[in-house]
Amino acid sequence: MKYRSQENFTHAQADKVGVLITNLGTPEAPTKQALRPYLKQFLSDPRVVEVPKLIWWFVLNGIILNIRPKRSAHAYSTVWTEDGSPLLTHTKAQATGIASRIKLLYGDSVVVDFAMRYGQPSIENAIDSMLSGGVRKLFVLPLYPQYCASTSGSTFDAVANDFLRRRWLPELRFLNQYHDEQAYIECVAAKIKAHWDEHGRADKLIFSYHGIPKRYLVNGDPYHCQCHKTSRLIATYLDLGKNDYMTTFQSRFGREEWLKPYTDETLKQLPSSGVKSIQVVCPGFSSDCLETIEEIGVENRDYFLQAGGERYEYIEALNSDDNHLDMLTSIIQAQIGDWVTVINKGNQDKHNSNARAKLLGAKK
Ligand SMILES: C=CC1=C(C)c2cc3[nH]c(cc4nc(cc5[nH]c(cc1n2)c(C)c5CCC(=O)O)C(CCC(=O)O)=C4C)c(C)c3C=C
Ligand SMILES: [Fe+2]
Ligand SMILES: [Fe+2]
Repeated sequence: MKYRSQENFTHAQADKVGVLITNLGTPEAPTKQALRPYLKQFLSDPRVVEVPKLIWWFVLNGIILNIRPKRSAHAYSTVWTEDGSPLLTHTKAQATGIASRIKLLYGDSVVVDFAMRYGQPSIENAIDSMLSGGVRKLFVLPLYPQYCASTSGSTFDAVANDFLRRRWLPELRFLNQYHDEQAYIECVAAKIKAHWDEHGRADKLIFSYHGIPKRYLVNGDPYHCQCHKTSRLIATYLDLGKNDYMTTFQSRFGREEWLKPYTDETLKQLPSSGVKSIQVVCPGFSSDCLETIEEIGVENRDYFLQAGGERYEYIEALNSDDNHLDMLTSIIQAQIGDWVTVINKGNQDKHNSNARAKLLGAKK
């Protein structure tokens, strides 16, 4: 049979709404053996590497997969915890926190789950179990605040590919970005403000985002503009002047030009222009992961201090902060509100006013 049918279907099954939270994915273990299949799946995605298929097949299989797994495994081993990869642990905790908020609002009529674009738990398995549980309306929320074809676009591909093989499709909503959503801006600003309250300010605040090849911007990807807009809105919210902050791009891969200015080069150069203390925040990462903990927390710190910098602080990602989960729950409410009946209006009012009060409290 070409199309998969719905298993265990009974007419008595109640229709449900599904909320699928996704992130990039991470290897199963910090080892060369585990990195190889992860990197192979990730770097074979044409949304991530836009190079003619045949050429890329030889480069990937002949060179990259023979060198990179060992190097990446070493980097991952420095951030790995007892619970596994930080990205997986944070995403799991976010899904659990959001699920309990959603349950208070809507009871059992909404199912919340999470999945990864590459590796496990897969998007396909999550959709499978949601549909078997009676989900007929599905909202997919990739935890990428800024749209990029390589991330949000690719997540849509994974959902669409899964649907290609199914007979009974659910109704679908997909959020492709929330880079200028007021509640998101306020959350990141509150995180920075809390850091200032504890540690004081620095000469400059650096907003560092994951880079992409410059070619993708030239070909029309809105990612670069959305990163700059996020920085500008947070800076405005915090009353920062033009010289108080900078937007940079990290995590280059390969030899071609990526979005500039590069985070590492900027940090190596800043001390010579008189900037001796900096704070780095990464608003594009909803969870701390290899790229923030190791690359920003360790590698770039060394560059800055070795170049004559005196004080370097990394401001953590929003992870499972209450503010963050409240904000994501509000985004979900806005998307599924007309799909599902609020079972407890009191809880909804409480959720909205609590979330707002926490953020406003953080501003002053
Ligand atoms: C070929 C290149 C890559 C593009 C384009 C790219 C875009 C991109 N990535 C993220 C978010 C994350 N990337 C992470 C790791 C990571 N990224 C690449 C390559 C590209 N990313 C590689 C090869 C890796 C693996 C690590 C390594 O070997 O260096 C992660 C962390 C995952 C983890 O397990 O902790 C995240 C998150 C965004 C947002 C983005 C485009 C906007
Ligand atoms: Fe990446
Ligand atoms: Fe990196």
